[in-house]
Amino acid sequence: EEEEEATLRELRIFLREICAKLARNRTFYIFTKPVDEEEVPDYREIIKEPMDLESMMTKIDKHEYECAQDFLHDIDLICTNALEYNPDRNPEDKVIRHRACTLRDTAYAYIKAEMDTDFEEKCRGIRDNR
Ligand SMILES: CC(=O)c1nc(NC(=O)[C@H]2CNCCN2)sc1-c1cc(O)cc(O)c1
Repeated sequence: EEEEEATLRELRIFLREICAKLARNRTFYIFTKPVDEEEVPDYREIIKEPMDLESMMTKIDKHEYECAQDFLHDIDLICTNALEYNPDRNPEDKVIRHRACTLRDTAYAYIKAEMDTDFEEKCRGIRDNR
């Protein structure tokens, strides 16, 4: 009903701020856009569910997140994709794995610091009853 729509509207505004702040951080530059198939031809043979911050911003606008937990699930996906595509001990893979873990930890920290737990519970209630 209308109160639920107001709650989800507030959630989308909050998630856009978090997503924009992550995308502004140069450390996360390689996670801001979909991996380019021309640049990285084998990527989609290895990674079956690509995800990136620009795609997440689009998902917010398409009302595809009903709580912060759903948003963090896609952050986890960006991270696990990077860990799977960069498993080796060479320095380049290690740097990308470190950035992926930093993205995940930073996103969780922003949500925990700026999101009221009662508000997230209200969003979960809306999601679970739909
Ligand atoms: C996001 C990601 O997971 C990613 N991983 C890479 N790994 C490598 O290049 C490793 C793979 N192992 C052997 C040594 N090279 S490049 C890359 C990437 C970088 C960009 O600037 C844009 C982009 O879309 C993707």
